[in-house]
Amino acid sequence: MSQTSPSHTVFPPIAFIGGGNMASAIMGGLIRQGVPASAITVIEPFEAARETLKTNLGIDSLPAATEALQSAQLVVWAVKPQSFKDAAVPVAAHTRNALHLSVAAGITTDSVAAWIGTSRIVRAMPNTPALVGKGMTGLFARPEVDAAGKALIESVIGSTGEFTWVDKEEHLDAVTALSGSGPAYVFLFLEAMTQAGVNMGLSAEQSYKLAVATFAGGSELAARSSESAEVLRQRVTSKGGTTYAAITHMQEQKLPEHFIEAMRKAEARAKELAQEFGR
Ligand SMILES: NC(=O)C1=CN([C@@H]2O[C@H](COP(=O)(O)OP(=O)(O)OC[C@H]3O[C@@H](n4cnc5c(N)ncnc54)[C@H](OP(=O)(O)O)[C@@H]3O)[C@@H](O)[C@H]2O)C=CC1
Ligand SMILES: O=C(O)[C@@H]1CCC=N1
Repeated sequence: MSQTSPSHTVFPPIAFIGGGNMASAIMGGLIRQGVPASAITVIEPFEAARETLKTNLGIDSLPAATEALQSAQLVVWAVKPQSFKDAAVPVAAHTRNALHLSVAAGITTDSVAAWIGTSRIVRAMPNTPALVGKGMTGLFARPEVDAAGKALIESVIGSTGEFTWVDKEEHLDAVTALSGSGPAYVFLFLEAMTQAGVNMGLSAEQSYKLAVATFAGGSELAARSSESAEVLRQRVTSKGGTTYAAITHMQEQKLPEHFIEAMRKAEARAKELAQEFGR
């Protein structure tokens, strides 16, 4: 199931713990939906990050947890996995009646529940295209989250793009390896394709433009087509032609196998983060 949110949602007061990259992407989505900056409370100790929030989104943030958090009906946790436990200590006492949404990679909802003293938790794995409303987020809800809570989460996350619910929490580690980290794989391919274009005599600017448009066009074609990626690939690959030469080399070098193995490493790292920084 993949959806976006209805546009008529009324959002309650929302607090963010951590105001970095991912928090900013979600706050940007909320503001695009018409949520006033004054309805968002942010706890962010890093002064430069607070200034960025003010400049980019018009949001005032606080350097440390205060009673202001008590008005929040939804608390979004967007701190690094290694900071989560410490960040929870001053926040927990103010937010036990709120619904909680964690975007931290690897950290299980069992750990979060132990730290914040409530089990009304949804765990999410978004990605940075949320910054431009093209995010993809995996969601998992604990049984204590009711339909209204899930609907609120869908509205918040839907403001950043698409989402899909998973039934098993462990599947969020796979989502992390795929779409959470995935934009970085796309950017790595863009870098390599751009470099290849430059090596063949194109300007860096033109080469990058060609590579970005090719990713966007290929993704759009796949999204709109009823045919599989394999069939779409075969349509580009004329027997004995240029694509055949490139794809044959990639397959001989076991590029797909290496890619699949790399994503396994990402999934394994998510599980390690749970061990290292969970309760
Ligand atoms: N970036 C991505 O593509 C994705 C990230 N995530 C997850 O999102 C979370 C945040 O990542 P990201 O936004 O990239 O990280 P950032 O470092 O950009 O943001 C985290 C922010 O939290 C602040 N912080 C640290 N300690 C506290 C505290 N005690 N209270 C409040 N804020 C605190 C940090 O400040 P300081 O710098 O001073 O420590 C930092 O500004 C991570 O758990 C990550 O796994 C999930 C999906 C994708
Ligand atoms: O690299 C990370 O750990 C985070 C989670 C997914 C994307 N960035």
